[in-house]
Amino acid sequence: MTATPDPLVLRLREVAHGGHMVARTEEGRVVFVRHGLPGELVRVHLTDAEPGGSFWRGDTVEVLEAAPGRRDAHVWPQADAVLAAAHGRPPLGGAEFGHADLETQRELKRRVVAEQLSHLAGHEWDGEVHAARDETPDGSGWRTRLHLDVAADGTAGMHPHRSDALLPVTDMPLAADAIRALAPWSLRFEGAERVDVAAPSNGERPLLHVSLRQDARQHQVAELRERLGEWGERHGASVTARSADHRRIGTWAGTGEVRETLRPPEGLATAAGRLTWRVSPTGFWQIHRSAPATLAHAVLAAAELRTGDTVWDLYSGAGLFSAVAALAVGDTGSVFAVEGSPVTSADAAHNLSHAAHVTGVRGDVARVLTGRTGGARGGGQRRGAGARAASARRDRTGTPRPPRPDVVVMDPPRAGAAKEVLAAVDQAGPRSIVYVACDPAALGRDVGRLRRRGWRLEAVQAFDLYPNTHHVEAVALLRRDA
Ligand SMILES: C[S@@+](CC[C@H](N)C(=O)[O-])C[C@H]1O[C@@H](n2cnc3c(N)ncnc32)[C@H](O)[C@@H]1O
Repeated sequence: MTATPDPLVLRLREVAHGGHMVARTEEGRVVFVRHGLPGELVRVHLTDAEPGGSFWRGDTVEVLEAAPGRRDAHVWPQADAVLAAAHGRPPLGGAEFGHADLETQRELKRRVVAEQLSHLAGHEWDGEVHAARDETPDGSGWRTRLHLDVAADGTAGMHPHRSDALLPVTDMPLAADAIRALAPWSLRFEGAERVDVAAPSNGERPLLHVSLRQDARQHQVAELRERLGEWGERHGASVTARSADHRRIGTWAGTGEVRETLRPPEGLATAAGRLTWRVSPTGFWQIHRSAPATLAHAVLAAAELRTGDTVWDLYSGAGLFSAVAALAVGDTGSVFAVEGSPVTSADAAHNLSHAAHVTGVRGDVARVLTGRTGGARGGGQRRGAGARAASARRDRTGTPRPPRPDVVVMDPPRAGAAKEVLAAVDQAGPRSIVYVACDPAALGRDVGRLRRRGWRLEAVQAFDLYPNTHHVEAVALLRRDA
């Protein structure tokens, strides 16, 4: 048997879900190749090549024939696979489309969304992937959230794709300017295992959150606290820390949260002229600086809410869509929001406490909708202290029961919604479902399941909220078949 040549020379064919281009070896074996473009002839370093494996994986290390969409220079040199190979190191993960111009990236994403909807939901989609508002020409500067891991010596770094190796970072062009200005990767974090940085898109005070290692020594923590506390004051940044026993979060500088704001979508008004959300250091918030506005507008347009409507906001996060829906339905309507993360649901409780017609429940969506909320992992009311919330139907644990919805908004994590969630939504009989998806495969699968239950896919809008990566966001509107 002849050994597999590495690098292999391969002609790249179609884009596949997950950021790969599909190629075949002369023997017909499928190879999923990153950092290439359809049509290109490239040399591929195999990163995963089990002799008996049904497919292999690899990275482009040299381009022999470039496709027209290839950029002259990668948006993030440390994530450039060709440059990395020339220096004998792996590329950092997180910008696997950064070698292509934005138009080409969006075309690849369009094909993936269309393919997943056709294959998994039997729906032929002919839409396009829209750029986020105010996108930069090279799709940089959008990440308002960034996470770094910390090596034992205190150096912060990032990982290559599918690797545990931690490599130092010298810059991160996808990060918002406020994060780049802080350059958290240049700090040392002895005693910590992870760092999360958040910079609100309104330019308000950013926050750096360190998660201390379980074995952090007292003197390390004291030194880190003093140094980062002083650094935070100097840079106008808040600094928080999760204790080594994971039980407490301390504030070392500034405040213990960030504040995100949004002008209410057209036609809706607030006394303050803007909507405000508190987001805790480990709480969920959309990452692209324009994502909250882009998605809130798209959800609202698809939902066509009427005064007095009842809305479910499933997987509500800190209450982005709940707050907008609460304005749209007015106080003769109601919003029933469900969020599973204790931290994020506490943020939602805080953010929605002013709205008496919002009922919030902390718990697993499937459990809350099916009424299986008993036991330690069960739900609990976390917000909506007003009259309507107080009078909501409750189960034997005191958790509010979902009211009959007119519209269901659901924004599940990457894995999509559980089958029983889709069944419960279907059985609740809303007039429409607005499904927000960050994974086209999960969207295709769940839309397929809903179609088999008699729902019709009316529209899908896709947004490029993760430029220079393969990720894409979509908002789908489903209505009951007549
Ligand atoms: C994609 S985020 C959407 C959040 C929100 N719609 C927004 O745009 O800010 C998904 C949220 O679902 C929550 N979540 C994940 N799995 C859940 C589950 N099984 N039950 C309840 N919430 C869940 C996560 O904590 C996260 O806040």
